Amino acid sequence: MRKVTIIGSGNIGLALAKGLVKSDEYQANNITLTRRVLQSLQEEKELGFDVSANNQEAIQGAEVIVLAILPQQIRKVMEEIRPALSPHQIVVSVASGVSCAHIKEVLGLDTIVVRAMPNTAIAIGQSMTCIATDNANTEEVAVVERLFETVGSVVVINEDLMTSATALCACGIAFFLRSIRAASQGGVEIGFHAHDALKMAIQTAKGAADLLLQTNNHPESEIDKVTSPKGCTIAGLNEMEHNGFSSAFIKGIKFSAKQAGGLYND
Ligand SMILES: NC(=O)C1=CN([C@@H]2O[C@H](COP(=O)(O)OP(=O)(O)OC[C@H]3O[C@@H](n4cnc5c(N)ncnc54)[C@H](O)[C@@H]3O)[C@@H](O)[C@H]2O)C=CC1
Ligand SMILES: O=C(O)[C@@H]1CCC=N1
Repeated sequence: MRKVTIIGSGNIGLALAKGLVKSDEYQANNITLTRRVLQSLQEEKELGFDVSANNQEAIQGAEVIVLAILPQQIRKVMEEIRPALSPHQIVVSVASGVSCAHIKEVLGLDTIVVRAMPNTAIAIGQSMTCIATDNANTEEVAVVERLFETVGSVVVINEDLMTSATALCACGIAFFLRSIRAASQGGVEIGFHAHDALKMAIQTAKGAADLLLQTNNHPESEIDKVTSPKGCTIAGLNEMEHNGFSSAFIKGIKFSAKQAGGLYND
């Protein structure tokens, strides 16, 4: 079984670890998780993960090393692991705004580097993950593609689109979650108890996403089927647009993309 080390067991590192095990393609004992304070990984240790506070030891024997560290902390961690890296190991960074060139500048120009941008639905095998590289060969990219395909969908993109992918997919899941919350709040105002309103909003959002996934139709063609002439749907949609719904969403994604590019302190 392939061995994976995840350096940085915070939100996305742990979500990845859980998703990999849930997929049945990986066993917990083939995944090493690191964190500065080992006690914080007690629960993961009990689940069978190999846990460590020593990043250099943790990467020994790993085929893939995932850097799930904040952009502001990643340079220090890379400097720490550099002496322990083996040439064949694939370094996958999920850090926002940290380029392959930045990583190779610290780890060495020959290091095999692939950037990945998943989202938190990776914990349940439903991530949209974008991957990019400037030096990994086809086989090495395929290893990373397979890893992330066990926990969702993967698109290989040019590295210059990574910050855009961050905004649309990684931050994007929060934008859709907020829209579900807003829908449920509207539901409460029109008469439902909060937990019923939330359940209704969640299933309606899931239905909308599945409809597009399964039919390959454009959202507007599905919207046209809902909007009866002079009906209540077009009235609601237009009221939302008069209040800037699409514009707010687009502006939010553009602003996130701008922020995502500037998180790494050289
Ligand atoms: N949270 C998300 O949905 C996504 C985050 N990312 C990227 O993933 C990275 C991590 O983000 P989060 O998980 O949200 O942050 P986080 O703060 O939850 O996780 C970072 C983890 O790294 C650990 N850490 C710090 N220094 C360490 C060291 N020297 N050795 C071992 N562990 C150390 C911290 O204890 C923490 O648990 C960021 O670069 C972010 O841009 C990418 C995609 C999605
Ligand atoms: O908010 C952030 O900076 C990270 C990167 C993408 C999702 N979470």
